[in-house]
Amino acid sequence: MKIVVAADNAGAELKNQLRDLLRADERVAEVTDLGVPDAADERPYPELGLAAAEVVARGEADRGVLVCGTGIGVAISANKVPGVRATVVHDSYSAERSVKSNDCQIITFGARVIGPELAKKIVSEWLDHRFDPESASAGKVARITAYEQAHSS
Ligand SMILES: O=C[C@H](O)[C@H](O)COP(=O)(O)O
Repeated sequence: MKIVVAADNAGAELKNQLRDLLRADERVAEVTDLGVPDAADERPYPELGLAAAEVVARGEADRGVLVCGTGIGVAISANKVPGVRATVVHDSYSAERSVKSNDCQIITFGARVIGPELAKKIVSEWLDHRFDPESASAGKVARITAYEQAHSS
């Protein structure tokens, strides 16, 4: 599995911890870090969220982990990229259902909301979750995709 990570200055420190966790995990083949490297880099969250989602949309990464202050800004940004589904997850059940119910490729965290140890546990569990295209959830996700395709220019 290939994973892209990114964060704004509020999320850089947590993103770096999650990146290192992912790089040490044998289930992960490759981790691409789009930055920001540290809190001194003031590129705004939409720049990072959009860039990471585009990497997923192009198929260069299977999944993404994004961090900002709340997780909200990077999630909203990522969801603007056609074909990408992203959501904030601060608990393990939501992280599981983001994959199994919603086929989200991207999860996001708020570094001002969640502690690093819980975020790391959620990410580690999330690596094992898979969407079942034969499940009852698949048709619901397809409705979102159909809307997106019908309204894209
Ligand atoms: O959703 C936005 C993020 O939390 C970001 O890190 C902080 O944004 P703000 O500076 O506009 O509050």
